[in-house]
Amino acid sequence: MIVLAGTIGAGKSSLAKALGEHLKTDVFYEAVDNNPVLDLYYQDPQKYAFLLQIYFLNKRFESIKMAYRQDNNVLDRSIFEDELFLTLNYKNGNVTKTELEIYQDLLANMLEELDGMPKKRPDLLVYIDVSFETMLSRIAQRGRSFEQIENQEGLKDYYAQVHNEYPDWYKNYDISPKLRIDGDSIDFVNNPEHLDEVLGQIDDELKKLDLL
Ligand SMILES: Nc1ncnc2c1ncn2[C@@H]1O[C@H](COP(=O)(O)OP(=O)(O)O)[C@@H](O)[C@H]1O
Ligand SMILES: Nc1nc2c(ncn2[C@H]2C[C@H](O)[C@@H](COP(=O)(O)O)O2)c(=O)[nH]1
Repeated sequence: MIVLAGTIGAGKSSLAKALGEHLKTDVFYEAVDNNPVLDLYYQDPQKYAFLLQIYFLNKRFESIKMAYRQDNNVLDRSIFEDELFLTLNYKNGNVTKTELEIYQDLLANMLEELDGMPKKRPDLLVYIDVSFETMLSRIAQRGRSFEQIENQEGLKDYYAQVHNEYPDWYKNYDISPKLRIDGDSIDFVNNPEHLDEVLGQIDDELKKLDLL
């Protein structure tokens, strides 16, 4: 099981799709397209931050349960990143201390459940590292209206906060082996040679782990 990690717009879904095709495995995507809370969150983070966290946590757990039962698959964003968003929303006053504690309890409880599953943790976490400028240009390029910085005051600052949290998050991540991909200089979306290079890096890592 491979999980993709990285800031918003880093390229997780794109690489997850390519990896799924390359390894001929299922891909479990993040619950974005039919998410009934995501656009509401961007309109009013204070009102919807907690509900959005619960929504994502529930959906991610659903995917993980299916994914952990199979031998091979790719997951678009790890459950281990959820707390990054939660604590940021707490710092920004969008989540109360009580909500933070209830969520952390629930998350710990859910993570404990994973310990009882055939596969307890990912085999490899692939972190796509991008600069803040790249993050902004990819969000703009993808074009989801509620994510556009022109549409909402303060959104660029929030993106900067999310972006700033990632280096330490990745440094401290120790649940599974991990691999960093340079998402700035490698265009695995439009350049087939770059895609081969990234897939080669991941294959090499899987071979080192005796998984390929
Ligand atoms: N390495 C890359 N080079 C060029 N464009 C990319 C790259 N990664 C992603 N993109 C583009 O950036 C946008 C966001 O990518 P996406 O895969 O949705 O990111 P994420 O799932 O991390 O939010 C999409 O329009 C995608 O085509
Ligand atoms: N507040 C939170 N927002 C989240 C969380 N997980 C994802 N998201 C948002 C960020 C993007 O707008 C969108 C999809 O994420 P991508 O990184 O795939 O673009 O959902 C979360 O836990 N909290």
